[in-house]
Amino acid sequence: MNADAETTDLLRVTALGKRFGGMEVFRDISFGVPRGSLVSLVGPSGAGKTTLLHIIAGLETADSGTVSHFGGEGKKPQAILVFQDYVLFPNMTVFQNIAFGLKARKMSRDAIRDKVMPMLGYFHLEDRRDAYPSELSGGQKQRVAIARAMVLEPSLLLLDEPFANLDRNLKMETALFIRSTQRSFGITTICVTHDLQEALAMSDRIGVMLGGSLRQYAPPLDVYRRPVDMETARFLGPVNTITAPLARLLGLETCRLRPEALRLEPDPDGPAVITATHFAGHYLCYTLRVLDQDLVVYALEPMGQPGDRMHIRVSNQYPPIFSGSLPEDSCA
Ligand SMILES: Nc1ncnc2c1ncn2[C@@H]1O[C@H](COP(=O)(O)OP(=O)(O)OP(=O)(O)O)[C@@H](O)[C@H]1O
Repeated sequence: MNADAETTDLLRVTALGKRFGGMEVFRDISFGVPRGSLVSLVGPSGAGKTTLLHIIAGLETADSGTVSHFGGEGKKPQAILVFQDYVLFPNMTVFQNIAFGLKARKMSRDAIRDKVMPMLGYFHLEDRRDAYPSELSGGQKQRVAIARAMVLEPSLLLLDEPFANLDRNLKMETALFIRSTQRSFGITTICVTHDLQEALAMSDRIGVMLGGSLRQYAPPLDVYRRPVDMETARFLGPVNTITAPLARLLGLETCRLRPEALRLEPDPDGPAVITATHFAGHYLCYTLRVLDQDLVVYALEPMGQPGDRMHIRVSNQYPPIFSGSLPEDSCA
């Protein structure tokens, strides 16, 4: 960690390790969270994301290492954790839920109103102010939970799986809302999530937790386009391995490419055959067989059906994620 980080980081995690009984969850985790930034921790189930968030929140203790927090003034809390299942008070209205922490601080009724009303507006909850949690949609509950935390102006907001209970079509909308809220309020935020697309869209930095360590910690585009190893690359999305015969066919060096680096052109004499296709919403995903290898290619327009032959072009807009001699990795 350099001297600059000391002044810009709100939180610093150093050499953190955690075991539960005989099982090591993670070891030697170090990273800094710059003030005002949004960091997402991603990784497969069981990687230790929630455990790490709980240690940062002070709900769990680490076995080794330190968590240093350089924020929080006066009565403002240092960190607030918003739980995955929101934990709203069922017998309180939306207004009362958001006001709860302010009331606990013995703020006057008028001062509470002055703080809560703008929150209701910002979080699009004005017309639900007198509703009880059981009357709210998942997205509304989520917004109440975040508003209840933000109204206390914590120096650090911790979000545990904020998209877990939301419908697929609400996830990205919520991610972009969290991003704009976090920016408007300038609150440093750490989010733990399974939802990669949302994490990539909203974060300044992504931390990839794999195999008990923090494998990579970098801006989203860097993690996606310049992953540190194949396991990280594959965790972020499909990877095409361009071996020597295929490289000759495509006019490339041996390398690994993301699907978006390849383009399809229907061609009855083309070397590739579509073996599978699925509709992924805003794009189509094709699997092709060429020279005894499988390739994954995305397309915005329908290109063909299984059995159709294709010509494959390489887009120079997307440089390989690895080039030259292929790193050790048997799976294509
Ligand atoms: N209190 C506990 N006692 C014992 N083991 C625990 C405890 N909490 C978590 N674990 C174990 O620690 C490991 C990491 O759990 P954790 O919930 O942090 O992972 P995660 O990455 O957040 O997973 P998920 O994405 O599924 O929520 C898991 O194997 C889990 O079973």
